[in-house]
Amino acid sequence: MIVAIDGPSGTGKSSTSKAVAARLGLSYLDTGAQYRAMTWWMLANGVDVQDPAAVADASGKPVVTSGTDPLHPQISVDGTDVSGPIRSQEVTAAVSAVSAVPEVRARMVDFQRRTAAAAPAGIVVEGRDIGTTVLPAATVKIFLTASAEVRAARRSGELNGAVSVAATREALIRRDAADSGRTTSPLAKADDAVEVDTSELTLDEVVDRIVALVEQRRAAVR
Ligand SMILES: Nc1ncnc2c1ncn2[C@@H]1O[C@H](COP(=O)(O)OP(=O)(O)OP(=O)(O)O)[C@@H](O)[C@H]1O
Ligand SMILES: Nc1ccn([C@@H]2O[C@H](COP(=O)(O)O)[C@@H](O)[C@H]2O)c(=O)n1
Repeated sequence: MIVAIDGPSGTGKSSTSKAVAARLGLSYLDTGAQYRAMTWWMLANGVDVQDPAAVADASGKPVVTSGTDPLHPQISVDGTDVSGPIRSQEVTAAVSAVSAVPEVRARMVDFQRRTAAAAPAGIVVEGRDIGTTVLPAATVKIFLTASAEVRAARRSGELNGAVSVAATREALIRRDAADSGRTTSPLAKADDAVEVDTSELTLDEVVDRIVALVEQRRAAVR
């Protein structure tokens, strides 16, 4: 059972994927955290993230490791837990440049496929290109969306309004444009993905909907 959950920034992929995996007894992989971890390492080691050749050259150096327990997601680089630092504004602003580099993607995609293949009961994998490129044979594919206004309000709320809704909205739109516009496996909905607009749904409603889709698919293949 492989569940691919893709979508633009802030649509609820992480919250939803963790909850779906926990409800169904599946493993969980946050591929965005992996690109963030690679970006964190580049910034910490003085690599110019706007120079694709420099990023490509350095991309084999850090060892990025992800946990797959949805109740205790973990991400580390060279053995150091980076789950806090990868959420910084600096990393968020730089991650799209790093994730657009084909050598970075090749390493990550290989790791993501091996992780999915090793999951004992199945896995929920979230990202931007899981249904289209990483795991095109996924059992269930979901593409989450939500209006930019709703996404910005949710993100700004997380930061207790420290960054305005308008600035958050602009940053989300900029990141989505970069992720959709890159040449190698851009953010895109797979033709056979089910689109779920989360703008007017609670998290529980989104999770219920996806769990029901997975259970329907399970029943159909039995
Ligand atoms: N259906 C929902 N209703 C209300 N709030 C939600 C819903 N889904 C997620 N949220 C909230 O929206 C915010 C963004 O959610 P989350 O981090 O899961 O999104 P994401 O798509 O993984 O974001 P990113 O791509 O930036 O990593 C969080 O504060 C989360 O609690
Ligand atoms: N499959 C993926 C997942 C993520 N990215 C890039 O990582 C950035 C951070 O993702 P979050 O989900 O943690 O916000 C994202 O903006 C993409 O640049 C990717 O390319 N492919």
